[in-house]
Amino acid sequence: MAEVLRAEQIEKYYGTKDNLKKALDGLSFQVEEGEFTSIMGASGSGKTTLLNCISTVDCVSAGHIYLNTGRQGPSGIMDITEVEQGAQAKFRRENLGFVVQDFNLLDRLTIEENIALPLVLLGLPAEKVHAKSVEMMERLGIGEITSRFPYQVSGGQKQRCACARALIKKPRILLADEPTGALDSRSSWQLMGLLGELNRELQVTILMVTHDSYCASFGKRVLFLKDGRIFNEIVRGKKEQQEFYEEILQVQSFLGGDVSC
Ligand SMILES: Nc1ncnc2c1ncn2[C@@H]1O[C@H](COP(=O)(O)OP(=O)(O)OP(=O)(O)O)[C@@H](O)[C@H]1O
Repeated sequence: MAEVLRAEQIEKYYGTKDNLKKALDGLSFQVEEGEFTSIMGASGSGKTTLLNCISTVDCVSAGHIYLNTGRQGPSGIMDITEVEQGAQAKFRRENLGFVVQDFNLLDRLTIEENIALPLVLLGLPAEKVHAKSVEMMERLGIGEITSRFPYQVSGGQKQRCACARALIKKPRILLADEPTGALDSRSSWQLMGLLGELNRELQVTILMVTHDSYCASFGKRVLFLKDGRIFNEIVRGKKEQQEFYEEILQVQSFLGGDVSC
């Protein structure tokens, strides 16, 4: 398997000299193509900071994060920490997909228009945009609600729309930050089932921050953060989901903090 993402000794400090907070403390890990990795840890352990550094929303204080863009030539492996400020939006558009807790859909656009937006921004012709959007909406089970507006659909459908929008341009990695945070339990399990399916069937590489152990058990690996470091890492391997879930709970009991079950 090819490596998609590699973080090497990343550090992140906030604040000033007299009041310095180390949010990431020499963190290193890699994500292989087709992996579904969850990041867990108590509040303040550095999960959001890590995702922000990967997505160029924030910058590291030290260390490097490499992304294998899948392209040939000099832009094949990019050091995310060195993408110039003016080039960050383009970098994100071309390489990353995002799913966040509050969906981030545009209220004035229909479900189909929201999903099509990344392709429109990439300048694809209208017929191609439509065909790809329809295919993606069918795949994600929202083919019936294409012409509705976000306020006319359920939370679960909104999050499916956000997933479709994130995946339509085939990002190298899907970054999900608490994707089930605003959903009820049933919609959460449905969304996680969908992400698991997309990972298995379309080999979508997923890096997801979650507080929820059961959500994490849908993935293949969990990294546990504590005080900005990797405290533990467990892999599902051939285990049943229930067994993996119990293993996650067990690690959490060592971690303490406010990680929910
Ligand atoms: N902009 C900032 N300025 C100062 N300190 C910050 C800033 N952002 C985060 N921190 C601190 O860095 C540490 C890591 O925060 P981070 O938000 O990454 O944790 P988290 O694991 O995502 O927490 P949560 O689960 O509550 O979202 C915390 O101690 C936090 O207070």
